[in-house]
Amino acid sequence: MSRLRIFDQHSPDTPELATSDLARIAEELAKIGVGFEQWEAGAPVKAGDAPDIILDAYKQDIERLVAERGFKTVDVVSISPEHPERETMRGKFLDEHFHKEDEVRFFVDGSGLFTLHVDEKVYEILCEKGDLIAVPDSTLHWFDMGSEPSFVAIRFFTEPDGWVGHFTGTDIALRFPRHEPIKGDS
Ligand SMILES: CSCCC(=O)/C(O)=C/O
Ligand SMILES: [Fe+2]
Ligand code: NI
Repeated sequence: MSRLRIFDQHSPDTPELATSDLARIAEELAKIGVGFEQWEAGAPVKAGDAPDIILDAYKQDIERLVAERGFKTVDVVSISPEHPERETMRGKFLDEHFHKEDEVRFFVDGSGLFTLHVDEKVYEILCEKGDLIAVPDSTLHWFDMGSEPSFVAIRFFTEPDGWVGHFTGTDIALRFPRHEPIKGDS
């Protein structure tokens, strides 16, 4: 189940808000300019399907978003818990960074934990299958795929170089929760 938790930046143990209500998540994130919405596949897709099949299943929403926001490239990334490079791949996103473009990701399958650092607050968003998140250009954040990563995501880029992260050098991400399975979640 998707979830938002909001913390004071100095209190990583005590969220001020925790909700799995999708409308409330979208409402809270909209206050900081972050988009959060749900898409449904036009045809059944599963992890392991070829990128073209996956892109085709979400063609309408992808075309709408590309037309609205001017993305230049759209790709599909997949990782499974058996991936031999999973530790390295996980480590790439674990520290606080930002991008000089919006970070827009759609979760076709699986999950990932985005944590955003905005002013004095920390917004932790557990994205699950069907969630689209759009994080504005220059927003400080980090991302954890977990120790047994499992997701398929569609990524949207406006910059020709694809993924470029600018790291802030802070250790704030070390103090906040990592991506662990939520007890009792199915
Ligand atoms: C879900 S795609 C991988 C995460 C990513 O691209 C990024 O920049 C995380 O901060
Ligand atoms: Fe990022
Ligand atoms: Ni401080």
